[in-house]
Amino acid sequence: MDVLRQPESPRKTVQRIPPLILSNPEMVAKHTPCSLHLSVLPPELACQLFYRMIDASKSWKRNKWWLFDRVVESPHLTSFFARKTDGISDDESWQEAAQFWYNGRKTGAPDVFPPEMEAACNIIEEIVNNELRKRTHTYKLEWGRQGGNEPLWRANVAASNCYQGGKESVGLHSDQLTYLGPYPTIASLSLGTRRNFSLREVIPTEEIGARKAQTFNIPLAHNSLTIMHASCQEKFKHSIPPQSAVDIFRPAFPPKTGVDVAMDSSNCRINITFRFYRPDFRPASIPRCRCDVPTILRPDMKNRTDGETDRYFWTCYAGAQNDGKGCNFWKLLNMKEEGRGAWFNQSLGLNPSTNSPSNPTGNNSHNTK
Ligand SMILES: O=C(O)CCC(=O)C(=O)O
Ligand SMILES: [Fe+2]
Repeated sequence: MDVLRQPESPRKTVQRIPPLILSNPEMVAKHTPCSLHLSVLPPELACQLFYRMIDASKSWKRNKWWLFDRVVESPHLTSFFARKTDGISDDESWQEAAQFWYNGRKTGAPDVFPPEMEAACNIIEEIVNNELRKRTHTYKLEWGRQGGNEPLWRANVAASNCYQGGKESVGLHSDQLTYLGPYPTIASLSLGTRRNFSLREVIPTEEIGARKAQTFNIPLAHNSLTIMHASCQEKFKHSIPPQSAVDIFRPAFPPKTGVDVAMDSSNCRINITFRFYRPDFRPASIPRCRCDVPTILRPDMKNRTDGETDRYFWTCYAGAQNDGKGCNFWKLLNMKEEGRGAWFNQSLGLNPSTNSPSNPTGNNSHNTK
């Protein structure tokens, strides 16, 4: 009978690890590549921005895209804003140039930051740059301290989400890096009712038998800022899971006149992710696939190595809109050949380490069609 017995698996059984609630900034910093900052905006500004977004969300949409053979719809409302300038120069053509593709579809002209968002953004930029100053390690591929020791993170776009009630959610994902480039820093502001932000590490293939992923849940209070630091998008996926009930949010200030908050917003959460679209990842420089649609940039999360030689892929995303039909295009990101990062040469002279004459904003060599 022994002959019929299955040979024992050489793999050790790895224990599942229960989720851990990270209830304060110290715990968040200890377990994740994020930092949590509480009560970041003056209380009245936080309330007015909440009302402004609730009012604006009447015209927001649910994203729709093709997944395999069916159309899926995001279980929350979403919108996209571009700042007046790109934060690097005063060039106001940024607004006009900020024509991006999302889910394989060109977005309409984005809205400009409303005044409350602009005021919040100035405060948040300072918090983020202070955090960056504390960091001792800079990844080779991230947008670093170009031209000196001062970190230069600017929020030139913002994506906003509105979750009404506990059922609305966003599934586990890592953010596309198409315009952010490798190792981005993303600053995520929470307003309104508290929700859990869930983070789960993607275990590299070679460690799968050795350890299990752990889920970390961070309760996000009104007026808190979560900074997803460099490597968060490479190592972790994040989500806002559905929950059976939410606390009632009672703002401390009434809305200003002119802002119409007709709907009951006491069970709503507004999220604004402030992002820095890098000058070396501008829309015209993004490779197009055989469908003639800009590709998207994703990290090779399962085979990441040392933060120096990690791989990123440009992949076809046309299928998200085109009945699920794409072209299977994929191409390794090559920062040097594409003239990005240390090889980015621009007239602003922000990057001291570049010598190569390249023009990533030109619409040519990356088009691999
Ligand atoms: O609502 C949040 O905190 C997360 C939103 C998010 O992950 C996204 O917009 O990519
Ligand atoms: Fe995200």
